[in-house]
Amino acid sequence: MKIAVIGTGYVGLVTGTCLAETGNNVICVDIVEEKVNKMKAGQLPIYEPGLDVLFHRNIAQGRLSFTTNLAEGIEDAQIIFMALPTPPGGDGAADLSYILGAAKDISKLITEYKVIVNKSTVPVGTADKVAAVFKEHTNIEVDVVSNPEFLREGVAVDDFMKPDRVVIGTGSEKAKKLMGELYAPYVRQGNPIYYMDERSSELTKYAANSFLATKITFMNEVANLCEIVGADVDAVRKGIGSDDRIGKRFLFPGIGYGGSCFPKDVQALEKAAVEHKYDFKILKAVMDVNEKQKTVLTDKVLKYYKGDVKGKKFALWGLAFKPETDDIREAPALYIINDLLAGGAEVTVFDPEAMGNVRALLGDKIGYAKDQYEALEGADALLIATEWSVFRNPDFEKMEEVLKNKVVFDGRNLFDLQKMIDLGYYYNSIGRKIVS
Ligand SMILES: NC(=O)c1ccc[n+]([C@@H]2O[C@H](COP(=O)([O-])OP(=O)(O)OC[C@H]3O[C@@H](n4cnc5c(N)ncnc54)[C@H](O)[C@@H]3O)[C@@H](O)[C@H]2O)c1
Ligand SMILES: O=c1ccn([C@@H]2O[C@H](COP(=O)(O)OP(=O)(O)O[C@H]3O[C@H](CO)[C@@H](O)[C@H](O)[C@H]3O)[C@@H](O)[C@H]2O)c(=O)[nH]1
Repeated sequence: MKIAVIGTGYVGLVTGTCLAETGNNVICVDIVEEKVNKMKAGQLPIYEPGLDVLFHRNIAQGRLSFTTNLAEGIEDAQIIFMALPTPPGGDGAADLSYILGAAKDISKLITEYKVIVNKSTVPVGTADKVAAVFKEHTNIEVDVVSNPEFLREGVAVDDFMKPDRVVIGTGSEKAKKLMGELYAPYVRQGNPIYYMDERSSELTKYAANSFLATKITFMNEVANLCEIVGADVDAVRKGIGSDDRIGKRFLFPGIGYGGSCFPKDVQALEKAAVEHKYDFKILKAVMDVNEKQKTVLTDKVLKYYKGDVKGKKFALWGLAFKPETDDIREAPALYIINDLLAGGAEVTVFDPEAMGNVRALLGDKIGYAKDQYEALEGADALLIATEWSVFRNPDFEKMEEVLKNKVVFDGRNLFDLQKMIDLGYYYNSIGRKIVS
């Protein structure tokens, strides 16, 4: 099939590349000229494991190309995907200006039937709004489909190629048939395609993200209680996760959920509920708890140093909001850096992929180390904000040589408590005993 993808961010570029991989001809359109030139030159603008091989192969075989010219991008496309930002507006509700703006631009260019697919995360009723934009600007028939994306950064290619499920919201038989054919290669193992109406499809995405954010938040509260009552959250997590009804995944406590999706989507769903005069109490509690959870690690640091970190030197491992990505949107590490700098401390950071993005944001306010051990040089303590695999089993002898004090504040529970006792560390993690 001939496909256009509008927007080449984490979702658009993965979608475009993975659709090309099954034999479709895909043109990706973006308004950022620098980004498009980079991709035309064969360079990936983001770090996403496994994407490079598919990206280069499909470009080389002529199935994947890039343009800033919308007219050129959509001219031959049977299906046009929109993978555009839906950031929080001033009031926290999703800002639909990118989607509705692109819909207007597309509506003025089309000359034949198209399926317009919204892949962005949007409030209920957006498909109707997009359809209304087309109706206003063209007489050409279109079908507007809601097809939310559930990929996770860091494993986005796998998630797209073998999705747990595909959700397609449409009332059109024609669109349903085309979408079903397009997705057939991705569900060969038997994972379902759920066809539903547009509104249910749009709400499915918000409900999924909000449920997952609630699950994490629940565990963060359990972890906080564990610290008070002297229980171990890792034991509790295993104890409840082995019950199939609860499940093992997304039960890891930490320093609050971050990233470009959960914070904005929980907020947007709560705002959407308010607009419909529904008080979605649990989401308000989730947001409230998550705000507080972002400061648990710095609270521990401040308590240890009796409220005064002025002149202290901290090493911080991990900047990305989660491992295997360079994405720092709503990354808990940024809040930690902010709090430590505000207290007059010095911070030196290391992250395997996200250093460039942080440098662009914070410049020389902090130090950047070439590896995780350099970050420790002369540091009063180590803080851990992201669970990159390379941090899980470090060279403790090397650490000892460079760290000024054997003090670790771990926001991701990477190390075994007994090991830290044996090595003589003060070790403060989340929902577990403090050992020293
Ligand atoms: N990042 C994720 O893991 C993820 C997963 C599922 C769903 N989503 C949702 O998908 C949507 C996109 O998210 P993202 O993370 O890919 O965003 P992103 O910010 O990484 O990418 C958006 C891209 O759209 C481009 N763009 C903006 N206006 C444009 C226009 N008029 N024409 C062409 N290109 C334009 C931007 O330059 C950028 O490259 C959001 O609604 C998000 O909530 C994201
Ligand atoms: O047990 C856990 C799991 C995750 N997190 C945190 O939750 C956030 C989000 O993690 P994750 O869901 O893995 O990353 P995203 O790439 O943001 O993916 C989410 O958001 C996407 C955008 O909507 C959806 O497509 C995905 O299905 C959904 O998992 C991160 O800060 C994680 O550190 C925890 O604290 N504990």
